[in-house]
Amino acid sequence: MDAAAVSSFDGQALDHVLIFDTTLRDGEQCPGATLNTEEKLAIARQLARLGVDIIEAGFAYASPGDFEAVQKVAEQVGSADGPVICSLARALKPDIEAAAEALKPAAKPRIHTFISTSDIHLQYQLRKSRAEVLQIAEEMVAYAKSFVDDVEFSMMDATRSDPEYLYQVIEAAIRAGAKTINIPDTVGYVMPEEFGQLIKGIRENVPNIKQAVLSVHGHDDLGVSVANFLEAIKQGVRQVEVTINGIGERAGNTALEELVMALHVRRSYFNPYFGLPVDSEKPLTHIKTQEIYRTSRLVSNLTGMLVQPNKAIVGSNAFAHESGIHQDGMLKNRQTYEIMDAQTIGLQSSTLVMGKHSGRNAFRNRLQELGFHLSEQDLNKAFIRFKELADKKKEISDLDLEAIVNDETRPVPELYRLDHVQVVCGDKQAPTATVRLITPDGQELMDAAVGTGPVDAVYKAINRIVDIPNKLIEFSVQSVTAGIDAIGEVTIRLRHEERVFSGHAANTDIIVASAQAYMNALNKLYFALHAARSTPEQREAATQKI
Ligand SMILES: CC(=O)SCCNC(=O)CCNC(=O)[C@H](O)C(C)(C)COP(=O)(O)OP(=O)(O)OC[C@H]1O[C@@H](n2cnc3c(N)ncnc32)[C@H](O)[C@@H]1OP(=O)(O)O
Ligand SMILES: CC(C)C(=O)C(=O)O
Repeated sequence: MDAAAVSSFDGQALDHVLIFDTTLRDGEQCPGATLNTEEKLAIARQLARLGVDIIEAGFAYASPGDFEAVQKVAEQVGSADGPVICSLARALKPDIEAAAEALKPAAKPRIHTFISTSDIHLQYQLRKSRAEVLQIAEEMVAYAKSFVDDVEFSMMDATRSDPEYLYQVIEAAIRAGAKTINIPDTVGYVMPEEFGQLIKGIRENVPNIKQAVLSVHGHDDLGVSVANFLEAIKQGVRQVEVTINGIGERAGNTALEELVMALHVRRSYFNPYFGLPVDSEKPLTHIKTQEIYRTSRLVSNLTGMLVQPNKAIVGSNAFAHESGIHQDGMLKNRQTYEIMDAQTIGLQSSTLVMGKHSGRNAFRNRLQELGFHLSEQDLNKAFIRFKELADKKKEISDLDLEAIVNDETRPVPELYRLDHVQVVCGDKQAPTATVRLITPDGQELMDAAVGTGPVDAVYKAINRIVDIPNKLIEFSVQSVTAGIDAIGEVTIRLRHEERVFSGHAANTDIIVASAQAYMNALNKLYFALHAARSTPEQREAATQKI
């Protein structure tokens, strides 16, 4: 940067916040999240689509794998119109050399070098005096600058460091050429107001601070890192170091999606801190928010770090509503219970989850979406069944709703009765079942079959008697009571052509319950076919068939 540019540059006057993504470096420091080069490349490409300004691709000196990953990201994602590609490096020559080498293919390379400044780190970790660290910082920034123009300098454990000492180190780093000064809350210790005051102090006490972009880096040990960053932004910070889904060392790093969406949703609150009119629509970051959800899924899938359902923005419940009062409000006007549109982060829509807290309006709405238009009377009957089932089952699926409506609006007589079921099985025995069914006119029909397991054998034996093609699409057993003598509740669903029929039964013997549930569903299927036939002869023929 030439002298004129230096004197006019004011890193804190930017009208937007630079997003520095460190998912591939600090995010990967999260236990169990190791990524290989191909995976890192896939994430880096998606980060570029997301619109991050800087990708910290790794710590080149740390291992040959990390070196290769930084190099490949630099080569394949670091084009002139793409993001800045960065490598971390301790304030040591070999680290800086490795970073410089790995970053060579990048159009816009950045070396991010760091050293601790807190007394506890100096005394126990580095075993160096303040004066020594001050000198190392200046020398190593200058050394990094001999390789690349874009050098970032961080003071590890800054928030537990003496501010007066920080001012000196920052000034030295800027003097040596650092373009970005990063203030890490390495151990997630600082509180929002304190962090804001620290930033304010730096701006007021470091003579050449305007020659650099002020940046923050945070960890979520006390769950306040997003709040810390927002406070820092209000005090002039214009780069934030974040990770997707907030993954990272210990309790994780500040989550990109939370920080970006806070700035997006509360733009009018933050605009004045950027010198913008309150009602300005100008985005405060370069992030394409519609790519947020896709990026979150990719990172979760590749790192194996699951996103908790209640996680802000990208958790599976973030746009899901279960309680009746909220669902009713949502149906009347989405904004009654939503501060952002699901589509803003790339989801298709928010969801109304049917469960025990749902009310009639949401129930009716969902049934209508499924194509059922019930009378008030049928709706009320179905709603009572729905609430009973919801007390037992956490979430009611569309198939459950379909089954409830079919049961309540089309009551089914027990056309075929299971009279007897017997199973022989064991570790050296092919599971064999014998069943006897009684038809409505009192006939006894008996058959036997071998299956892959006892339930399969029972179903095959029943199918040999009740010859209606169907496909079992769901089978679930739940124990209703506790202990060895628990009642087992079996719920099944079977499909015949386009229609789904459910069966349900409870018994202390789960094989008997399974057989009864199957008969329950088959009776509904038979009845549906039977009712469709218009003449008594056809009805008779259908009965004969079974
Ligand atoms: C807060 C952060 O997230 S910092 C980044 C943390 N990330 C990582 O550590 C991941 C990658 N790290 C590694 O693979 C290894 O730790 C390596 C390759 C960097 C170093 O490995 P080793 O040489 O075996 O050293 P080791 O990790 O045991 O100890 C760290 C050394 O670096 C020194 N050190 C730590 N930070 C710095 C720094 N910023 N600048 C200079 N030296 C430093 C420590 O004092 C210690 O030195 P010592 O061996 O003289 O006591
Ligand atoms: C290297 C720095 C930025 C860091 O990761 C931290 O202090 O947490």
